[in-house]
Amino acid sequence: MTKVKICGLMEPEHVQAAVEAGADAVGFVFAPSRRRVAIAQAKELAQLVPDHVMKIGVFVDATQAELEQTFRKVSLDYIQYHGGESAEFIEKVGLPSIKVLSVHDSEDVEKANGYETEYVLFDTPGIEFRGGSGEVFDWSLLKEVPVERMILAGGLNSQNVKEAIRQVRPFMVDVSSGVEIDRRKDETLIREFIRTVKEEES
Ligand SMILES: O=C(O)c1ccccc1N[C@@H]1O[C@H](COP(=O)(O)O)[C@@H](O)[C@H]1O
Repeated sequence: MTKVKICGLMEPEHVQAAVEAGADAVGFVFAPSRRRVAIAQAKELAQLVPDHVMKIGVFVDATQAELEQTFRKVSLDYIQYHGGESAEFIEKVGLPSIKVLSVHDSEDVEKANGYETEYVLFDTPGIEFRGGSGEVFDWSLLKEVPVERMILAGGLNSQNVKEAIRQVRPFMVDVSSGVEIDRRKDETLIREFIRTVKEEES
């Protein structure tokens, strides 16, 4: 069954809605973004998340010290490397990880082979920030990627996620903008997105 991650959470009621609706993962953004959270804020939000739901921290070119400190203080399960981090750097940090590849063309997809991270997340190249643009990329570029490691992001919403799952068959789908109204998370959209993903499987 395809797993679901709700990313860019900033408010307790949105974390609770995601958990209650059956999210498999929640994401907190520590990178430059309008969705950025402070460590203390994320720590409070993380306390609302049960153990079976993965807590993922999104970073862009953070230092090893920043990563280690945030991972520990917030009790994260995974680091999402959303910048230009090298495979050597990620290996040196040594924390459970997801490498993000921004997909312009098939060469970007092939870069996945150079990373020994637990998961590889394919996203649309960022516009204002490194991610969270709400734009879709060409899913057909992912045809050759083994699904076990693959997370699909970029412009997903309740209208297109079933088609995305049918075409790509990812391990997990990841949404941020698609569950927002006026740039703020919306509980109804969060629940609808999770329900839609789960319906696709039943
Ligand atoms: O959400 C952000 O603001 C953000 C900032 C910097 C790096 C990554 C960010 N978000 C990630 O973007 C993707 C997809 O988002 P969307 O659904 O297209 O809005 C997701 O992986 C977020 O973790």
